[in-house]
Amino acid sequence: MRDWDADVLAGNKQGQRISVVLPARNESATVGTIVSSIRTALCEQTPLVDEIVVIDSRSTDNTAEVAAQAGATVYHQDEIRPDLAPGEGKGEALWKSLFVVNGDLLVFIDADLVSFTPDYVTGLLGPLLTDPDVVYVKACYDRPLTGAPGSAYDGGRVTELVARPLLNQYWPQLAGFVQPLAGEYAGRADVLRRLPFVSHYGVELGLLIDLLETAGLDALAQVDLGVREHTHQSTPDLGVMAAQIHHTARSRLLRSGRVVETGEVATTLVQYVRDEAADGSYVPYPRETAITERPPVDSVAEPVLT
Ligand SMILES: O=c1ccn([C@@H]2O[C@H](COP(=O)(O)OP(=O)(O)O)[C@@H](O)[C@H]2O)c(=O)[nH]1
Ligand SMILES: O=C(O)[C@@H](COP(=O)(O)O)O[C@H]1O[C@H](CO)[C@@H](O)[C@H](O)[C@H]1O
Repeated sequence: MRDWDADVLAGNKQGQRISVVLPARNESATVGTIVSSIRTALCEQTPLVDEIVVIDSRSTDNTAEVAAQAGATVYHQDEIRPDLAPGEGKGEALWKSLFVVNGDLLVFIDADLVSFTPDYVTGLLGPLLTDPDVVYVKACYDRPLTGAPGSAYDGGRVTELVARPLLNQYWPQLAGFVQPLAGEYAGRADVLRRLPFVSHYGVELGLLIDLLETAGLDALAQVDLGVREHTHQSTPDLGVMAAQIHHTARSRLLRSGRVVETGEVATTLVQYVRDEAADGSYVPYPRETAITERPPVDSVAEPVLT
């Protein structure tokens, strides 16, 4: 990312507007620092970024207030296109962002990062502002799970245990992406508006596979952002994410005809917890893992004004 100088990139915008989008659900502890860092470095000091948008994804904390105070334009996920039935999860937040952003180039940054620097944004924009054939840029980085030495590759648990094996088995052309599930990526808005968005945590895998099939591998780039640290979910919660990744991969295999539907696939994931009310015995803890898919934004009819 040190190859891309913000002032040089700002001089290379060629009239293109740039939006940074942060999907945020209960990220009040981190979203303000990220937004302020982008605003100061890449809006005020260097006029590279034109808008910073935070999609408040049904937060129950004061994420929206913190983000607005830091200078972001905040939208509540369900208040965007309320005429449409509400959707779920991170994929919904990102899909809804496409209805409100003004950028020709979009940069997506998770709002739970604790190691963010503005270089993440310039690194992701570099290929888009210097190579017209590139339509999508994915971050790669070390992902330490803890601060412990040597843990650089312990993070990205669903990536290492689910997404990378699936991609190598079924989409080996994508095996070169070091972090296929990275939440930091950038793309051309007109391309992203023509893609479906998978709900929940299937969104990144769905976009990567769909971009391979529609834009081709040569239109996809990857930039090394060094290290990425973020707040981590629990292993059981990542079990739900893993199931959503499996469902997403299966949906793409079915769509391409490489797999045929031979029967129902369950979407309930039964996990187990000890329940002190049951003398400490294990009790089942069913989790819903179904995914849905939003159509390309460009195919969605304008709202009917009443
Ligand atoms: O329903 C959701 C779930 C997640 N997120 C955001 O998406 C990003 C990545 O989610 P999370 O941190 O839960 O995933 P992880 O990085 O742990 O895999 C974060 O900014 C979340 O606040 C969101 O906007 N809506
Ligand atoms: O890469 C992964 O395995 C998961 C979990 O990461 P950690 O094991 O908590 O470091 O994190 C990513 O996956 C999500 C699903 O694609 C993305 O939405 C997140 O942005 C990304 O952090």
